[in-house]
Amino acid sequence: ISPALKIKQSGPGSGKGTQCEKIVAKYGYTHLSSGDLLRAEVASGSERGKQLQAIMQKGELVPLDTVLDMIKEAMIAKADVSKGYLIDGYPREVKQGEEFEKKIGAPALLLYVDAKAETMVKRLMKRGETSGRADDNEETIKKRLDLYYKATEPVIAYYEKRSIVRKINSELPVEEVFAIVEKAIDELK
Ligand SMILES: Nc1ncnc2c1ncn2[C@H]1C[C@H](O)[C@@H](COP(=O)(O)OP(=O)(O)OP(=O)(O)O)O1
Ligand SMILES: Nc1ncnc2c1ncn2[C@H]1C[C@H](O)[C@@H](COP(=O)(O)O)O1
Ligand SMILES: [Mg+2]
Repeated sequence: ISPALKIKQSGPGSGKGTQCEKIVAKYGYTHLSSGDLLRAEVASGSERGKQLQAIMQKGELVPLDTVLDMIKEAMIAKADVSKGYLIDGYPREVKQGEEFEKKIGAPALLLYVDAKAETMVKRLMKRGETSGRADDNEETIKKRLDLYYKATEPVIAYYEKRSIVRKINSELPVEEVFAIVEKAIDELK
């Protein structure tokens, strides 16, 4: 498996998925969102999906092994055709980053898509009007944000030591955010 180009798990609603779509359109990377993989399992109606749904609805993290196995399987499935991987929503805690490196490899870049808590809440509440996501509601958004600041933000410091973190101001309009993202990716080449 070639090194993964990761988008860091910035806060919920910061705009990771939005920027990933644009990165895929321009650079052709394989986008793997841990949240999307988990929601696909929920949609399958499996017993495991039912357990995952209950965890996600509470705004909690699913067990590390479950999510890492899913990402690894999805990477292997695309290994022949992938130009590089764009991983969205992982790692969400330092331990996840450590295990990723043991089982898969080291990332080349971490895009830290940064927005204020107030902005993230507003975006998620608006998205919740149409998304159908069980976790786009006030109560779960609050829990996801609390968990983000407690468990996920320390991941940035873990990777900053290696100078692979690029902080992206996601308060700006989508196209302006993408211009910063492009610069960070192009500097890699
Ligand atoms: N720069 C932006 N300006 C205004 N709205 C934005 C911007 N980026 C994204 N949005 C909108 C699109 C969505 O309706 C909402 C959340 O964006 P999205 O890309 O889905 O976030 P995300 O992938 O980080 O959230 P999650 O962690 O919940 O999956 O905000
Ligand atoms: N990397 C992950 N570890 C644990 N749980 C995860 C991970 N990625 C997604 N999840 C669960 C918990 C999240 O609240 C939901 C939605 O993810 P999102 O990236 O916001 O779509 O899934
Ligand atoms: Mg997303």
